[in-house]
Amino acid sequence: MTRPRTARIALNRPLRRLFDYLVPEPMTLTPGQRVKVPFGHQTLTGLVAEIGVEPPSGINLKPVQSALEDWPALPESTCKLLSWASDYYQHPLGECLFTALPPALRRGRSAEAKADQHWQTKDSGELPPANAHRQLALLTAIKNAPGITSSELTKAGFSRPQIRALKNKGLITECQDRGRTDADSNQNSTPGPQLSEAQRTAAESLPADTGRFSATLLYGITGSGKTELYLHYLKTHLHRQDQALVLVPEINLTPQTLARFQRYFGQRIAIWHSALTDSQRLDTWLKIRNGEPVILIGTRSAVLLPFTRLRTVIVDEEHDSSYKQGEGFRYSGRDIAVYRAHLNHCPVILGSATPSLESWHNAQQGKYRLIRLEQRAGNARPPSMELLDIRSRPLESGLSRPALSAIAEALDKGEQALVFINRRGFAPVMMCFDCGHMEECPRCDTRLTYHRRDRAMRCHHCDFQMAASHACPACKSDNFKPVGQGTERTEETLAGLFPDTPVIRVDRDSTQRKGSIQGILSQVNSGAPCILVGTQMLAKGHDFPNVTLATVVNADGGLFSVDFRAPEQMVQTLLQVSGRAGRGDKPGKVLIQTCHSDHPLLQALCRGDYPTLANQLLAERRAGELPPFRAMAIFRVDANTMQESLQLLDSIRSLIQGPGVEIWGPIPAVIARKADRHRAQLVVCSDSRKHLNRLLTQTCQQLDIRKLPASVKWAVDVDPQETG
Ligand SMILES: Nc1ncnc2c1ncn2[C@@H]1O[C@H](COP(=O)(O)OP(=O)(O)OP(=O)(O)O)[C@@H](O)[C@H]1O
Ligand SMILES: [Zn+2]
Repeated sequence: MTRPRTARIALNRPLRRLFDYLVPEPMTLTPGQRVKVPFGHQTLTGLVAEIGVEPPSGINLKPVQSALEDWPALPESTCKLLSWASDYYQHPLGECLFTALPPALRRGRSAEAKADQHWQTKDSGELPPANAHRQLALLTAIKNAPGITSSELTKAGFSRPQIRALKNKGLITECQDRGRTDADSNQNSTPGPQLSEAQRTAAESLPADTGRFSATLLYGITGSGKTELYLHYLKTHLHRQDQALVLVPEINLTPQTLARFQRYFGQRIAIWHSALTDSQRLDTWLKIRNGEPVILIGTRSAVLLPFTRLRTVIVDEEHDSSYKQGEGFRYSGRDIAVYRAHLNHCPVILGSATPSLESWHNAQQGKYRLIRLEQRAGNARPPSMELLDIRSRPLESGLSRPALSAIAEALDKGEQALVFINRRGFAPVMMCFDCGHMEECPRCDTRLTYHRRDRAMRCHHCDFQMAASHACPACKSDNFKPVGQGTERTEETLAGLFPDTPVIRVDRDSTQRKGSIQGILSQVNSGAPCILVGTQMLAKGHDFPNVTLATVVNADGGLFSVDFRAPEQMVQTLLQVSGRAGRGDKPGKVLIQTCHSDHPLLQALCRGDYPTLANQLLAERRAGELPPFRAMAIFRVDANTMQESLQLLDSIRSLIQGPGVEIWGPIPAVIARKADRHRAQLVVCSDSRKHLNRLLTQTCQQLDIRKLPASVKWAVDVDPQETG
């Protein structure tokens, strides 16, 4: 008797298991293929994980209903990558695999119908009969507009079967875009500037062999021309048929960078980020899956896409915390990029002016090759940096006299000034100066932020908001006032002090509307004097040649935080902010306001010497036995009561306890109540990543078979970025 043909299917469900089905004759399946399967009373889209497995005996397997394509949506290397990631991050394989599909394909849509194909005519094939008017009209339409898309044609009244008929007759063929074919897709590129001597030396040290794995950390100070180097690298080493991936933290914030890539590579550039429409995503996904020679510029999740000819991976601003997904499948895009390059036998280049301590450590250990680029490109020089101690100085909305006169001076010279403040809104607290009452979020253990523009009190941790009141809600006194600084308040103060200069606020609130960031950036790029006031958003990769002054309103946030990564993040942010000053021909200046001007970290920061800082911070991590010297994971639980959360963590603790691990907690999270959920955590550390991984796998399996109340939610976060 022949063995029944079976397949093990992954479903997009938070379940740490796969499901076995019969494969009916004459269906044949390969791993990575999309199928429809019955599941309970539903029909679900699944992905074939394995075939020919021995099904458990005594169980009546249901048959696979149908295959959605006859080719695997996920090629082998992508499946391998995701099953590695599933194991490493302890996230269910099904959900991991499905993140590599565009939303339309996750829902079981057809991979072909929705793809926007471009068409051109061929001078061959059998002409439609003279009475096939529609087909003839279609043929003319395509002849007149080579590169026209299927959706444009259907909008014009033609049908997809008509298009298919012409294709089958060999009268039309698919092309890349607007009549462009592979051959000329690279032609409309313009050369960039000549590489500087320092850039050339760096370029020569980059891996020349794109057919072999290597990991390089490109430490290049701000404005050193790393982007130019990536462009040069791809131009020199990427073959015409190759695919490349360039990961960036946020695409919308740096349209200039994207424009530079497009100027160099024209049609070869494709983009990937969360704001694309479903059909744009499907379109790009198909290009990648079909092995078209794209250079994909994308955010975090781009690293999971089904590349088939990947030959170079670049991770720009590799230190950026947005590479780590904070919920669900909590992966690090940067770390997966390195593993992906390893699987695909190609180089990965991690670039930053402020590398993560993990990458810096790997470079120190010789795991990554280190390339240093320590001169600014063009005529630019590194900015001068100065600490301004603001203890017992009079402040105007947080800004000291010397800072204000430096701003005035820059504007007088026709230059631009930037003011960094890491809080949006008007003020972080509303307080009654009679009774001391402070307005708190009813759902979180936090204070409400006052947003003056729309007279609202908002919680920055949940979606709670209410109208701001003029009087204290507790004692009715009208001595109820905003305390502390946010971007809105600083904007308002500066607008009052410099009435003739535009003050431009850049934060999540001011850039919410689509396209508003583009408007802001083009105003700054016009070069006319202005003051930019903003949050982290201002620190990210912008190239504003006329900004000569950067002022940091308060640098002290990261000095005394409970999160062990806070000092690293503070140093990175401050150096990145500083890096926006003096990128053009004029010298730049940075003023950092602090109450701790004698703090060694801030003093080292002022010397602008990141390698020394990184080494110091690493020494502290080593002494504290913290990552990257040990592997770390955090179990996070939230429930309706703190007691439930702590109870579950206690039992996780007893599951995982044993030799080779150190456990801290359980303890309530820094914000113990968020959106009415009570949150606590348990930190697990080990010298051996393998050992930790094994323990986590066992623990997760045990937790899965427990009957937990539905209101108690747990998750494990491997290599956590936030530990508060
Ligand atoms: N060889 C060169 N000659 C002249 N100008 C250059 C050269 N290389 C780069 N530049 C210019 O220098 C500026 C900074 O370059 P780029 O944005 O690539 O720096 P970066 O290292 O990526 O900066 P950051 O890390 O601060 O974002 C840009 O305006 C770029 O056009
Ligand atoms: Zn809240």
